Amino acid sequence: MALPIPLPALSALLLTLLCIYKFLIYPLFLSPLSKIPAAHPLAAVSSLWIVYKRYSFCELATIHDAHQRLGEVVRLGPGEVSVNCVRGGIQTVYGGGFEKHDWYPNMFTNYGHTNMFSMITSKPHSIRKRMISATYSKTTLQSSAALAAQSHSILHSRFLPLLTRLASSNEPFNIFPLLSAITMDFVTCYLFGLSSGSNLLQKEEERNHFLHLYHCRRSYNFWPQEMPRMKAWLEWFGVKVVPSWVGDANEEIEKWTMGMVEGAERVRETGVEDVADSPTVYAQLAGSMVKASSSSSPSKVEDPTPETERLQIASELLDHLAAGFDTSGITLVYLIHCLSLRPKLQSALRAELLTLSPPILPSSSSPNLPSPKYIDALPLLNAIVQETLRLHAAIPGPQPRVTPASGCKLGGEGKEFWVPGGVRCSAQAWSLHRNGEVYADPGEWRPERWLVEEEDGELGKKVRFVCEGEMARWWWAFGSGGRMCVGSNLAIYQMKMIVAAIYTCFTTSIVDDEGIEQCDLYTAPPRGNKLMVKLEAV
Ligand code: HEM
Repeated sequence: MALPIPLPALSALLLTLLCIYKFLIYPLFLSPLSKIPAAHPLAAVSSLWIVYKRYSFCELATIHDAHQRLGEVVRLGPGEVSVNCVRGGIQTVYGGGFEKHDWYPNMFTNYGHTNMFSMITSKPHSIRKRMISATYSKTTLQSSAALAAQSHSILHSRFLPLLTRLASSNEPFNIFPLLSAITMDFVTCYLFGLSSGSNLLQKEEERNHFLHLYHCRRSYNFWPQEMPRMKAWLEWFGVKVVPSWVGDANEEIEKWTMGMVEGAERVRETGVEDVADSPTVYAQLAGSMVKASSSSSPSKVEDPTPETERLQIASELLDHLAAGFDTSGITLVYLIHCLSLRPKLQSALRAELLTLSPPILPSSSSPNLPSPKYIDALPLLNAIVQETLRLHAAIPGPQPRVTPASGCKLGGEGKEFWVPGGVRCSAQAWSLHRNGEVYADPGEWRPERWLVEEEDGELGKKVRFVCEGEMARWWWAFGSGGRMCVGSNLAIYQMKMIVAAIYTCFTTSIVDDEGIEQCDLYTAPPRGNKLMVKLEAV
């Protein structure tokens, strides 16, 4: 008996119905995510609209607007959500150890090897983290003789003489590259030792060349991060969406870092003569890797060749230097911008900095630096750094994770949504830090919100830095949970040292701040890549 509909037509009809079910009916009406408010009418059925927002550099603003309109949990795509709350939000996703999304290894792989930042699964990540996290603890940093000697040399031999020259020239200059240079010098000297680390403060040509290499790649991150398969597919057809000079820039940065790795290895082999040359993080990581590969422990994940091990170490440390200099440089440029708009606050900060013993002054009149513990305890300095990291988080963008196979509930009490496994979910500091119910006038830079005034016996009043309650819980500049920033203490250490050095000795004023607004990017520098200031010695 012949079928009433020919077989090919029947197959086409069934396929069409299946597609309608899979791509329209299920995501629109039946998926558990269909109950979550959609940030855009297309969000339930296609990711194209959010991908387009990413491509057009307006992802953060779009997600922020969606949370303001629709609440704490919003749907960004058929399999993607964003959260903007603490309980049922960052506590669940980041405190719950959800694994990272492919977004990380797609982009942050160096020398062909992943590192702590770009490892997806928790086992290799926690093995690597155990190897080095102690070198970044506050106690280690504050008591490190190597870091103290490196800080002294960077501030007294490089930074303060340079600032003194710039102040006496009375000429305006772009302070952003200098801040990137000093943070790079701090981080690489701690990683590789003073003699093997960078000296971008004094080597102007190398500084400009490196910063050009680093920044010129920025607008091409979209393709490997968000559309890696499309990129490969287009390349197969001969369409290059990422120009080859981006690859050349990556290679040159890798080569530059490898030079420092090799320098640190030479020092480790021949022995350290000057404590400032100790390659603290390199030595710790290299030692731990050798120990791990020669151990027979059941937690051992692989048996790398010496060459693979060398590249793994270099990949890890290249990630630290990039994560460390860029973010701290961005934070400092906004801190200086905000302080330059408030000369009275600069005076109050200077008064506080002059209580340090000895104060950080140029010239040999002050051979030692004050104890990092005392710098760390200064309340106004603390409040200024904390508030800058709130309003101008250097990483304000979404940090994508994947929900576990068992699924989870997202959203605050009484507003929870069931989310199945395998869904991309993220939070962004940009939105968490702009919650008006937690931070009054969230768009204002107000360090005072972190200070309380207290009676101080006969001495009158004193201020105390306070970071607690809801303001502390929503503050997310370094992320949270097991994948939180491992370098946060080093970041705070170097930023406070640098701010203390500048504002003990100089005042800053703005000459040109056009383009100071932050880029709409995961890591967000000023759009104009500059802040023109004038320095005056005090
Ligand atoms: C103001 C300065 C800094 C800020 C705002 C910052 C912020 C962050 C944030 C938000 C994360 C989590 C990102 C994510 O999961 O998507 C992170 C991770 C990380 N940061 Fe930082 N960071 C800073 C400085 C540093 C420094 C100085 C270093 C090291 C020298 C560093 C090394 C790392 C590493 C290795 C990770 C990955 C940690 C992991 O996955 O376990 N960061 N940072």
